[in-house]
Amino acid sequence: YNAVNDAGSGVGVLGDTKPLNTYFSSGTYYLYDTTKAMTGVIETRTAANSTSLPGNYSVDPDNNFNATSQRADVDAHYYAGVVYDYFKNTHNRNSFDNRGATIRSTVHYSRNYNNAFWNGSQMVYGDGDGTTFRALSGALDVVAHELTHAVTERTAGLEYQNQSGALNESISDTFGVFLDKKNYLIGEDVYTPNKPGDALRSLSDPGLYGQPDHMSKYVNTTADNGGVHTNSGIPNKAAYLTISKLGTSVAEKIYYRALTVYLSPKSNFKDARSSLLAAAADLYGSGSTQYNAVASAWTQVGVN
Ligand SMILES: O=C(NO)[C@]12CC[C@H](CC1)C2
Ligand SMILES: [Ca+2]
Ligand SMILES: [Zn+2]
Repeated sequence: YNAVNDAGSGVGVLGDTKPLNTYFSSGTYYLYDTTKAMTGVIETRTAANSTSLPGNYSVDPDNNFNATSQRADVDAHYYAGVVYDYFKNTHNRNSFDNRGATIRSTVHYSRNYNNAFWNGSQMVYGDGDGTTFRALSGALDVVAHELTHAVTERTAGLEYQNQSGALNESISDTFGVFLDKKNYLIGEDVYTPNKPGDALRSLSDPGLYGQPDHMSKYVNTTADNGGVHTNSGIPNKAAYLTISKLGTSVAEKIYYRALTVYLSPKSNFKDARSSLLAAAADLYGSGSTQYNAVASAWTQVGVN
């Protein structure tokens, strides 16, 4: 007797309890959520500290995923659902492919692994080493960041190098802020667990964490695919200026339309400015308050 079970519960990375959509089969509960799309599901698996993907389903005998070893699994599953709901409810997008693709996440990847990534097919999260990071699925902005890489890959296809790559990174950080509205920081919930108040990146003040916030400070380098995690500070600052002026509900419509209608694989920062202006013009009119706010933001970061 197979049953969809939304009476599951779990304890996340930060020790918080949350409801889980699970699947019951032959006496076992699975992190397998069929309550979302009519087609795909949201499934969470564990690599059990190996590097073999996708790993086995995360399971529990009583539908209460409250073991310490299950915390990363709980948050990967729960936050994937939150991000699915966001793209469906806010942008009418059904999963990253807009056709209800299954969202698959694997946690406990490798050992002391201080990273998370979308590998072209699925989400992968490390546990962190407990000093630089704790389990990376414990942050909604990180999960949103990674799943937005999947959306970008299926839409604009921004090449992951130089300016288009920094834009790719910035789009992921920007949607991270659209989901995790409590601040303009990225990674703060899982970064340096023993050091309160810091973050991986700041959109409001990229310089706080060594990123440029103006075109005049663009870093020419071959490292990190042309500094994609460094130069993203420039479009990130423009995003902060736009969101703080227009609010999330207006800004996210402009960004989503730019991403899905105007941006393309080789788009650079100037193309981002024109794509966002075109989207703002479509939605609110050329010369509108919204349009002018976007123009002002990009002028302030030196992209005209
Ligand atoms: O920026 C990133 N990936 O492109 C990060 C690095 C640490 C968090 C998980 C993945 C954000
Ligand atoms: Ca955040
Ligand atoms: Zn990224």
